[in-house]
Amino acid sequence: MCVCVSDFEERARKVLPKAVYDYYRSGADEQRTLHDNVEAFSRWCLVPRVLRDVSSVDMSLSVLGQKLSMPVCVASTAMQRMAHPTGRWPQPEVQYLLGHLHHRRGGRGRRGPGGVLWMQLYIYKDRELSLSLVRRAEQAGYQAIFLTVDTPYLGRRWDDVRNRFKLPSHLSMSNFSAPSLSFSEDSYGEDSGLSVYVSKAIDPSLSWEDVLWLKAHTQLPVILKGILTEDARQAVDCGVDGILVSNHGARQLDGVPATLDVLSEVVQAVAGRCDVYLDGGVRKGTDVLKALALGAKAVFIGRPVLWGLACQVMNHTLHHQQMACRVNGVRGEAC
Ligand SMILES: Cc1cc2nc3c(=O)[nH]c(=O)nc-3n(C[C@H](O)[C@H](O)[C@H](O)COP(=O)(O)O)c2cc1C
Ligand SMILES: CCCCCCC(=O)C(=O)O
Repeated sequence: MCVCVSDFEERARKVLPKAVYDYYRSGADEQRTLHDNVEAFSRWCLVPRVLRDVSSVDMSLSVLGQKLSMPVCVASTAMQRMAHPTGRWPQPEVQYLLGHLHHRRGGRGRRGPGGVLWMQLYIYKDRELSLSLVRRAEQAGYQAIFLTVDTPYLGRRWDDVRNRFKLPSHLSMSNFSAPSLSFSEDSYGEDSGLSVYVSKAIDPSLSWEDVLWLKAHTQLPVILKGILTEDARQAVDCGVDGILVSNHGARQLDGVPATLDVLSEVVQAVAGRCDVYLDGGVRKGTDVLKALALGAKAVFIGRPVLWGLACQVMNHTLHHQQMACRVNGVRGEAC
């Protein structure tokens, strides 16, 4: 029986092909920050008050003009369909930050009863491509854009290099049609295919001017994802509508602080001028409480959702056998 996130992770490890599990799990380099993101929550204690009537608890709140049932949202994680054939979380009330690298077109958003649709965006060397994604998000009724600012290059994830990680051959990045950006080609030599793809596609010259450029090109609220320092002040000066304190699940720079450890500093720098959210290492309800107590308005969770997706595939064996064949580039009868 699975009772906590690590139980789900262990089950997911057993059913997923190794290269897929490794891609989801990994942090950058020695993964010190990966462990610290989780550990940081143990360094803070809760000091509970008693004799408060908790017979009825309403966790709902308003975020970016949307009513959420609870202050917990799903972070954008690329390539969820390696874990589940639909890559969809079945609970309609879950508030979902849809990565634009999802295998399905951004145009078909998944709107829960709360109507929440937010899109995570990378800025490409090809600005028209980035703008076309923004336009598609606007037309599809998305209500906010989370611009990821911590990925000028992909972090070095040792297992992905060892596994020569690439997208399974039957999946494609449906948001892109440009052949020069195809991902599942076989030209990556000894490196992680994703890392090569990112250096081809993503613009490492991204700067504060580009935040202003994006703000000038959309009416949607813009939230910066990947802020860990007093950069937050400059972000607010650029007119952003929110800050997601994140180190990308420790997948980018190893050796940066755990997100919980820098949350207060960011909250102070922002001084109430926009919302502050947090992700990284949130694994249980008390972690959410601690982040909220330190000033986050809501939190996002990444890997736990992938483990859940992998575990809730009804026919694990067939789906994951097929995935193993495809990740390994083999098209046997089982595929
Ligand atoms: C497999 C995987 C893929 C990810 N893909 C993206 C992505 O495409 N864009 C992005 O901004 N963040 C991405 N992230 C980072 C998450 O949005 C989030 O910051 C992180 O997972 C939170 O940490 P947690 O996994 O400890 O909850 C990814 C994370 C994982 C684990
Ligand atoms: C343009 C491709 C970006 C893929 C990035 C996926 C990602 O963020 C990850 O952590 O993995």
